[in-house]
Amino acid sequence: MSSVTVHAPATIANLVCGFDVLGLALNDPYDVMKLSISETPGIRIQHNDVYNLPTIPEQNVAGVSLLEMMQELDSHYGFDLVIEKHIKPGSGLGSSAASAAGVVVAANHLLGNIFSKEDLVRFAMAGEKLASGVKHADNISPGIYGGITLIRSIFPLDIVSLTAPPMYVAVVHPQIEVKTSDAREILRKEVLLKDAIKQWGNIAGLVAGFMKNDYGLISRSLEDVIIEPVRSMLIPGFDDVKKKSVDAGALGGGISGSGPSIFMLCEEKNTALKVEKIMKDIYDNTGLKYHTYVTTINNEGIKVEVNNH
Ligand SMILES: Nc1ncnc2c1ncn2[C@@H]1O[C@H](COP(=O)(O)OP(=O)(O)OP(=O)(O)O)[C@@H](O)[C@H]1O
Ligand SMILES: N[C@@H](CCO)C(=O)O
Repeated sequence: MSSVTVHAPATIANLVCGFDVLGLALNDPYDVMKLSISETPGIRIQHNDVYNLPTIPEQNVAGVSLLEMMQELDSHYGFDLVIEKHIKPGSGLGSSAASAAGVVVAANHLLGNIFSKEDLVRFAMAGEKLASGVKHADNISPGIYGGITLIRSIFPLDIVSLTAPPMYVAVVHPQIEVKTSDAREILRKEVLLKDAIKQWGNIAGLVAGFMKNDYGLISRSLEDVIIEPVRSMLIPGFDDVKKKSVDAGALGGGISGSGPSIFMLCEEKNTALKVEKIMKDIYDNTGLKYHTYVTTINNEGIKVEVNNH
């Protein structure tokens, strides 16, 4: 039986102004998944973690993504999957996307890389639909392509890999659960033209800032006038973290995905460490449990290791 082990990274969707269209992959944390291919048909899932997630394939985002891929295979293979989750579900750090993207990358490897990266995103979006009610690719794509990606369109898929200057990312994950489906439900369905103009100026500015290695432009563009004012109300300490981090020299930041995690981009490691301290001080005062990370952008994406038996 052949098997591979993948490291599926956490991802930050939206990158403040780019709701559903921008995302980046992180070096830490990541899930570890072992996938084996066998001649016994069906998908068998085991979770070696504390999150009590469903193991029935149709109820697990990894199972659903793999089933989507299997519909396009002629042969009737079976798969055994063991998931060791380190990215807490409902964290805003792309926990569901790590499972959805990780499993299709692993399966593709075992099948001889017959599918393109774009195909893999298409399969993994079925997992995101299960988790959040809609197909979105802003967490999945950076996992599969690595680095920072722009989803110009979902139907049809048009994914653009962006380059960016080196940056450090400070993240705080307050231990409250915000389900993506709930965080989408509370959003207004219509946008004022004046807000839309500000928002698309910022998205264009952020993409240009990444591509031109222009930290000043990145910093000025990290502003969200549409989603953040609504969702930030679900996150205790949000305004304080953001203001004090920017005062300490962070380029800017905001809600990671649909929250509750908050991230800050920094040019220097020292600044990211200062921001982490600010995050800790603020959450120590709230009495909430939390976890922090200081990490960098993962340009490689999901890492595949072949297991030798
Ligand atoms: N393998 C899996 N990994 C993670 N979540 C799963 C998995 N299978 C099913 N789920 C369900 O998906 C939901 C978690 O997805 P959700 O999108 O809310 O969180 P997230 O991925 O951490 O957040 P975000 O997408 O904002 O970064 C939970 O309801 C969880 O039970
Ligand atoms: N773009 C999605 C990401 C969720 O992980 C949202 O913000 O709802």
